[in-house]
Amino acid sequence: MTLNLSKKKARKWLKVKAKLSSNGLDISDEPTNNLVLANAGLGNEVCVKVITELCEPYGCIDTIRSYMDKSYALLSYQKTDEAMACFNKLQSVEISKTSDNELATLYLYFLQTLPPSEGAIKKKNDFPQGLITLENFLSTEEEEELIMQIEKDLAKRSDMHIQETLKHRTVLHYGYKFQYGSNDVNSSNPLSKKFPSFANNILDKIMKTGHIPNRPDQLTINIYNPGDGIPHHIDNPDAFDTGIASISLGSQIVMEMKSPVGPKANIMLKPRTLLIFTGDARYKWTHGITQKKSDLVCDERSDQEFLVKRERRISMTFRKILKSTSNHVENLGCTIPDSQKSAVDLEKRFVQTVYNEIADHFSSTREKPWPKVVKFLENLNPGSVVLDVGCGSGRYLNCCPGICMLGCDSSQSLVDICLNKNCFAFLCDGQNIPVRNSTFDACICIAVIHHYSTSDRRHSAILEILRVLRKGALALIYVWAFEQRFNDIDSNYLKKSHANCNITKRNENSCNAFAENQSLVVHENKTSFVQQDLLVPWKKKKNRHDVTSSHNISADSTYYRFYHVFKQNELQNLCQGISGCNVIDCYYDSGNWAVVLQKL
Ligand SMILES: O=C(O)CCC(=O)C(=O)O
Ligand SMILES: [Fe+2]
Repeated sequence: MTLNLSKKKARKWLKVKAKLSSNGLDISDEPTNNLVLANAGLGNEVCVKVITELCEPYGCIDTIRSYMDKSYALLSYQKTDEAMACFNKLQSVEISKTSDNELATLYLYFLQTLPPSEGAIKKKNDFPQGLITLENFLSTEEEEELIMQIEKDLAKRSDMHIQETLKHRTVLHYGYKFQYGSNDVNSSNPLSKKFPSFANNILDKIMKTGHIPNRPDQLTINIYNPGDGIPHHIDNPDAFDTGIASISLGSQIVMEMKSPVGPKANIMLKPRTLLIFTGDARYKWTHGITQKKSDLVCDERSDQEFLVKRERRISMTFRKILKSTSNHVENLGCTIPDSQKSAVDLEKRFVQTVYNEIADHFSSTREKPWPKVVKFLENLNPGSVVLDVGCGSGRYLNCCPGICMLGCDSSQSLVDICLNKNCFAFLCDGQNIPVRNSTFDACICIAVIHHYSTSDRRHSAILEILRVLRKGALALIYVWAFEQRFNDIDSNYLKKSHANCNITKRNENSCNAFAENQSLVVHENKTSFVQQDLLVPWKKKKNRHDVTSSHNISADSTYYRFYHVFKQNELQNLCQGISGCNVIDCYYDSGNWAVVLQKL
């Protein structure tokens, strides 16, 4: 078998071969009657009709298999000679894709045996119980009017909605902002205005169908350009009521639905269709739209399948938020603690347990030591014995060779990570460090004190650090700052916000809105703080690539960590109120307040 290809293409051919083999295809170096046609699958937007016409001249085709979620197609001739002729003639030819003027380069390989046909396009379409589709729910005039109004809102900035540019679509939120970080809405924070009249009118019409029990108060409009999509998900059952209604405008699109026990359904959403999710379709099946520029559509009369190009599509999803189980953690029985016992319970649930759960992921994001902390350590006398209180995954434990560092933390999983790095570390409660008085030449305590949920406990945590320090020794303490914008500069935490929101960073003075409310709210990541005591979501991604699908299903878990974010001077005042130490420095460092204390 010889390949007549340029050096560059031969290299590419080999690369693709390796990829196909790693995907489990049994590629053969000897000719067989089976071929893999790389880049010629439905997943690469190449029609079965195109490959049939290309391959027919070389012999009698037995089988063609193409898959919506794979970029290759498989083809069997009756004879090996026929496959060889095709292999030689079509190697590296350009074939046309369905999308405008796009070409794909075909690479061919022999295949030992065709894999079992499971997963190839199945005509049979399972249909989820509880899914209601009402075609032609809108007239074309109503559709045009809605598109016009939505495009107007997209072009203008208004306090009625929030606009976000996500990776694979643009969204507008009305009523309440849907928070992608926590997969939730903050029911205590509605947008200032209710729905615009175009949304209310259409909602009136939806309510008349009788399929939605409670009138929705949250609307998310998704704008998809060709190639955009939405990952598989179930709309958060804790945040939204049953009876979610979604109207399709503009282009047709295929929505995929998957049951947890296997069956899948491809729902062809024609423009002007109203889709209502109830029952299993609402609570058991996931729905999503694959990022593609075309969809495979079956013509029911001829039973023929063909690819249809996508155009710009807009959907309006109306949901009723569940106030009783919203992310106001009051509803999880969680308020700002009023006793030592409730504080300990809260920290156990929203600090220790969470760090145990997220330890590995946390550790992978906390490798780089902060320069000013390193500088503090480097300025200590060589040979100093230093305790890192709340050492986490130990990023400071071996960053400074001239000193001897020990770490302690209240999370066993984090301590284990330190031990695996051959660092000294032990498990303990920061309120009760099992070390004699006056032991250490210095202490650091970085991003720890803000996890104590009462000012008494923050105070006693500092006393405990001072207790284990020898006279004259220094402690460096960092806490998260309420002020994430300081001296007109946004902290990195705010800068990391990708969302292009109209109301991006909330006014820091708005924290008073919560002053009398003792319940804890979930903070929206990458935004300014609105309250000093809050729960900050930590999203642990479990991204697994689903082999039967062309996109990642992200089974994310959200964990909540308690924080008390410190206002300017608060840490300093707390320390100055402690006799037996001097505050010798205090400063702001990238979204944190820091103090240097000296034990007297
Ligand atoms: O675009 C659609 O039809 C679906 C949107 C959706 O699933 C959602 O916003 O949760
Ligand atoms: Fe959804």
